[in-house]
Amino acid sequence: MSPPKHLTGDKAGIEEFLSRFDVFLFDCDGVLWSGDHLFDNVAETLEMLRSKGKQLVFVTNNSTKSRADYKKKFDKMNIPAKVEEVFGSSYSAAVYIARILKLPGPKNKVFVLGESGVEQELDAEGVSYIGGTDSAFRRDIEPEDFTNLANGSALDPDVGIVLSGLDFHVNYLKLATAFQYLQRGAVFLATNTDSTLPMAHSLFPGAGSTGAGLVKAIGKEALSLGKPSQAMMDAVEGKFHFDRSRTCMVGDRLNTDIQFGIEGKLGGTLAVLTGVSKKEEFLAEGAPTVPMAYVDALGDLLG
Ligand SMILES: O=C(O)[C@H](O)[C@H](O)COP(=O)(O)O
Repeated sequence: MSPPKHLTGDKAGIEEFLSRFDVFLFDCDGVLWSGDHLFDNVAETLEMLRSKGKQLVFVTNNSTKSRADYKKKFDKMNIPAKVEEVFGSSYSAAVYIARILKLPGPKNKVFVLGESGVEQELDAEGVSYIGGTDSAFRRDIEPEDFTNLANGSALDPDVGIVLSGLDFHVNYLKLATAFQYLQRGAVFLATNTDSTLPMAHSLFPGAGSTGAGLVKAIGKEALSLGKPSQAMMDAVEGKFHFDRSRTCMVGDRLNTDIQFGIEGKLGGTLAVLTGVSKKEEFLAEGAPTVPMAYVDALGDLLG
């Protein structure tokens, strides 16, 4: 395998690289921004790509926001983007539940570990749910909770799915409730399983970490509907109908974004060094996941 091409400062190399693709799938956290801090020249770079006739799709594993929430964030960041260009893991999970899994009612309700983004996308797909941001779960577990969870009286008999996403309010009561549903045979899904969340130019526990206690307790992994899952790639392709050989995945995390593009047999992958992964990880001898090319920051594509 040829070593990844370092495109920063290589104007001719950038032009040649961009000419290979008609569609760019963009990761968000760690590539466009860190939290509310927009990286340099991101808006100008996206505008340059649009001016070259490239189609942009924003493929994010951050399930705390819905597509509509992301559109508001793009607007706040003065980044021209349409809500139709956003494809998040909360939307991916909701589409999977509603259109692929399609459990027969009424046992197709979802118990959510996650934030508003998941709830909004489940609502949009007409999927009923409990848990999530419901403040009734934001309390300590009490002795009677153990009794009522164990005998099932505190459980909703229509719950057939547990969906685990990045949850900023995870607690023992929510974990115990989700665990009891799983013990009773609920399907175990995750919006994504990222170990860390890039924020404020640092790292914090990600969706995979806030859901790790449940995985440990139940003794099995959830089916993830976020990157690098190819269920997500198939759903994205199904919506945007692109030619995979003329499509490039741009991301900051090797084991989600770049792996997503490679396993999806896209025409190329571009790593960006402003997020989670470091170049040493993919330049090392025998590195398992190697991008086609990389830049220090997305704005470097302006040449
Ligand atoms: O823990 C998470 O959910 C992820 O770190 C985070 O939200 C990833 O978002 P992305 O980089 O896919 O935009």
